[in-house]
Amino acid sequence: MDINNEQPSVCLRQLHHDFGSGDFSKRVLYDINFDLMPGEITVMTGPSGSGKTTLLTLIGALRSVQKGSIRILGQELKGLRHRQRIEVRRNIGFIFQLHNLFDALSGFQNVMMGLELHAYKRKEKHQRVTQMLTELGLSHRMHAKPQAMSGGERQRVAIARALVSKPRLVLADEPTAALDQDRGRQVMTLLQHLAQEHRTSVIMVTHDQRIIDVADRIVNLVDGHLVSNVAVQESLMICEFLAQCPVFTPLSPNMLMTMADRMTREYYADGSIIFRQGDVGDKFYIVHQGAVNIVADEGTGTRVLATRAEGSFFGEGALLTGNPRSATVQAMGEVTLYSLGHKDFQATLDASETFKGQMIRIFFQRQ
Ligand SMILES: Nc1ncnc2c1ncn2[C@@H]1O[C@H](COP(=O)(O)OP(=O)(O)OP(=O)(O)O)[C@@H](O)[C@H]1O
Repeated sequence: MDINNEQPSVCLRQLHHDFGSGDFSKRVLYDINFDLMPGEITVMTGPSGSGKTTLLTLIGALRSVQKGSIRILGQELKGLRHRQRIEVRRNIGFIFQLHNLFDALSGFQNVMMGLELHAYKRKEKHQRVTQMLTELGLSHRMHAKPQAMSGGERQRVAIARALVSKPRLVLADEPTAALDQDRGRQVMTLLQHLAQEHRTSVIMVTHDQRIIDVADRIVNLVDGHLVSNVAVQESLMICEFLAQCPVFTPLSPNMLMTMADRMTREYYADGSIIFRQGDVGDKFYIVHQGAVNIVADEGTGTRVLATRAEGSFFGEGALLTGNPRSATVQAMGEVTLYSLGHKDFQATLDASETFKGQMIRIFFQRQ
């Protein structure tokens, strides 16, 4: 499998959600956009009432999409009928706080329910259920009924039931809430294993710091707005890269990390235009790999003003002056850039007078 060509498992675009109607209508999600790749573990954080559960239930096809788009495993959810949404849910493992275990069934039988709609042979189903319960430390409780189990045991049975079919997407709401340190770690190991071996994507709401530590991506919701979306490994890599660029030496490690968290990686094919002369300036760029040409149209023809290679930056002029772009920037060969939005660039300037002074000095030297 070519992992680089994988499509996102979850793709949210301009998603809004309201509860109630007419005068009683209340918007709880505003313009949510994000992609989740196969094998990625995403943690969703945010204050109580910020919309985390609503978003999780929308992604899980448990509610209908009102405005915007949600694609799950290649399937658009907007406009699906109730029955079609049930189909989508078959590929999703749900770990929600209400365990909904069947009291009349044993732990083993409850987990077996997770394979009910799957076409495995009886023997294989048996093996999978046994293995899953064993991995979660429940081999001795397989035949107990939920009522005879502790809260943590019931939670682990619910987790086993959600994961036994090795779903391609897992949605979890505080999955380790009732578990002690070791059991919480066991659940996380299992999820990491699924993510690595089966490319399962996981989205979980949690405040548990131990889980946040293993996240590949952390998204933060506040009052229904997605206020940050950080790919943890990526942002560490960006931070290391920034630390090697001389222009950023005035920034403290904390400032560098904040800046890295807010940067996005962008790829450009040979010859593609990154921005054009006359455009409104919206981003600042650092060249990560490759090089770009800065080309000005001087009326009588175009002229290459400069080339910016790895570690160098461009796009600061329009942001510093508020004027339109003074030149066009074009990729020479394949290029990877890190970009920072106008507001975040401004925040970085405001955070360090030395950095700001240096940026302004370089900008004038380049004129
Ligand atoms: N069925 C509903 N009808 C009307 N309003 C709702 C409904 N469900 C949730 N809300 C409101 O939507 C907002 C978001 O709720 P949601 O449960 O998604 O937040 P949350 O971030 O998951 O909170 P918590 O961390 O407390 O579980 C809240 O203001 C809540 O009161």
